[in-house]
Amino acid sequence: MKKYVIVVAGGKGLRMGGEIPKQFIPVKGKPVLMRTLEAFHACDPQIELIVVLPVEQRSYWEHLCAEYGFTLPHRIAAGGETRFHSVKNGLALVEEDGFVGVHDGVRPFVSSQVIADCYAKADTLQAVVPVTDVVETVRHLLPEGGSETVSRNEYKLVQTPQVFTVELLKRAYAQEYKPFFTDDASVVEALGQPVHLVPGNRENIKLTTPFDLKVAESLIDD
Ligand SMILES: Nc1ccn([C@@H]2O[C@H](COP(=O)(O)OP(=O)(O)OP(=O)(O)O)[C@@H](O)[C@H]2O)c(=O)n1
Ligand SMILES: C[C@](O)(CO)[C@H](O)COP(=O)(O)O
Repeated sequence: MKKYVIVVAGGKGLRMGGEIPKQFIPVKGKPVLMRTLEAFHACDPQIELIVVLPVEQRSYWEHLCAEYGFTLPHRIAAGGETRFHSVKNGLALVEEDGFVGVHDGVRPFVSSQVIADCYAKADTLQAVVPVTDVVETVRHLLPEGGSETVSRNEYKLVQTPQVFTVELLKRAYAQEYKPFFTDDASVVEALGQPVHLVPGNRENIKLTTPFDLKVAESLIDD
């Protein structure tokens, strides 16, 4: 069966700050987005790569590919106003039935095992999401003020790639945008479809703030 991944890199990286969006920042000498695409290709060269980029940075990306000699084949879709709209634009390039993963361009440390596991399980489960345990105590902020400890065993931290059958994800993204659609699972769930959790890998962090870039540098062996 055909496999696609939509790698969303259409954001502005406001929490990271800096002159260029975080997906283009070099980590140990190579832009984050290239590392992310290589992780999928290394796991399975048959996965078709679709990259969503801000319209205004498309030529910059082409310049980076030439500069770094990056030759992995990929198609490009235009970034949208929110992550939801970016995924939707990427999904428009998915023509065949099969499986489609959606992955944050700023999660370069996803393991091959997690990628393979998510696609393999989507065959029977249709909607698969990698998660990790919460390792700190969690407090819930009460509407009337104050806060309370909640049972961390009842929560998981959600990663990507989130993998679905093409048919299901296209049906989900035909819905109108809602602000609580913070990932693809929440969009699929709004159809009333169950989502299945599989173990993620703890290194698969989303590079969000300058601190994460320091962690990223330390995760790459010289
Ligand atoms: N309109 C958007 C917003 C986000 N993303 C992508 O979704 C992923 C996760 O989003 P996030 O970490 O929030 O990235 P940004 O939106 O770029 O960051 P910020 O919220 O700090 O501006 C990133 O790879 C980002 O490029 C996207 O493709 N299109
Ligand atoms: C999709 C995601 O990475 C799952 O943890 C996350 O929801 C993206 O959140 P953001 O609001 O785009 O940072």
